[in-house]
Amino acid sequence: KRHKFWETQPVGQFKDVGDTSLPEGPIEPPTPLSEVKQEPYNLPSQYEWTTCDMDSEETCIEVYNLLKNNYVEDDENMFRFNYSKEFLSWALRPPGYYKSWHIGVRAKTSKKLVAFITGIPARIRVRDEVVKMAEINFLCVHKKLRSKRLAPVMIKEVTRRVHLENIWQAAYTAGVVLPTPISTCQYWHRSLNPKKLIDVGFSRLGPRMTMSRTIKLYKLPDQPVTPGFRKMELRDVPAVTRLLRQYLSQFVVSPDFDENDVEHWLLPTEDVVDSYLVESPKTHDITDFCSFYTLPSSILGNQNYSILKAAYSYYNVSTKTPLLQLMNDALIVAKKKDFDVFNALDVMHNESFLKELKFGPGDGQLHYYLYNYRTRNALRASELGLVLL
Ligand SMILES: COc1cccc(CC(=N)NC(=O)c2cccnc2OC2CCNCC2)c1
Repeated sequence: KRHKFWETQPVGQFKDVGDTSLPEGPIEPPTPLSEVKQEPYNLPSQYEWTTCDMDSEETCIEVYNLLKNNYVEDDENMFRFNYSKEFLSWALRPPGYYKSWHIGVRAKTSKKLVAFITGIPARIRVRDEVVKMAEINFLCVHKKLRSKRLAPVMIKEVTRRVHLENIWQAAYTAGVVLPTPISTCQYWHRSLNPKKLIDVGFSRLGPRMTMSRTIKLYKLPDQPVTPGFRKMELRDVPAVTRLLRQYLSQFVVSPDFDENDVEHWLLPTEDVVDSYLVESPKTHDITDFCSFYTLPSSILGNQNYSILKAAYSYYNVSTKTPLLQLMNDALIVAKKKDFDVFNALDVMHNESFLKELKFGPGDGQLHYYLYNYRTRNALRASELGLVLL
């Protein structure tokens, strides 16, 4: 398939797949900052660049509404991600973030926000190399402006602004195949509210299954079963950081989190991210950790419901409690918090619990990409220790 834009970019090209003579690492060297384009790329004349100040409630609302009405839908166009304002503010303002990487496009006359793309700084380890990268996310062009080739110029502009901060690599995911995935994951769903999921068309009643039998199949205990299972608190940040760094070191690609990162990304934030840990009642050591983020979806065209409450598996660490039991406790607390479904990718060790905890395979895949960084070969999903929002 012709990728007119991506064939011009420093990314693994399909023609190079399998060429083991190409070394793992950056594809192009950094450019001297004086040679980085100083002015923004040209937009079609009726549009202008804008930097979205996510500290401003008004701008957060504009970004929220653009994504709510124009961001990613499932393959059957029945659901659309509905990231909350609080989630977006959290997702875009981690330690060391750059306002200039929160990029919008406005119509010059109406000043309406019609497109968006973001980057946040992250230290990502690839095997033994820790690389400063930008995590690119929330690329969204208004439905009425599709096929105007706006996406390539937005990608070039965020790349330019990342280069200005002397960062030369990026990480991103997409539901579509572009040159060239470093890994491809399968997503899985665990029903928590099967009646609603069937009513809205997210799930279908199994063959030879009644509704009451289905409700019973997915029933969960009222409380977690693991002794010492509790919400994470600020005082746990040092221990959770140690536990997580040790656990993530086994994967080929993973974030290189420090305590500031852990405090931002994993301390519970209502309606944004939930995290729990197991504190051994005997030794008071922190032995296990699980977390999930809140990403509702709008339900497009259902009489009874308008929002699907979905939890997305984030980072989980098991050293004493079996991962199966830890994740079942995560399902129990997610159900208690009234989530309808718990989603997970088959990354890290997730494959070991998906089927047993009654996850069903989703109807799509999520591809992971690195910009200006070649990996020796494609990775198995289980070699990925990176979860993007
Ligand atoms: C249920 O509502 C949906 C609304 C829009 C799209 C999809 C399907 C889909 N594309 N799902 C995922 O990409 C996905 C499935 C499981 C776990 N994480 C995921 O994506 C995350 C990570 C990438 N950025 C979006 C959220 C579902």
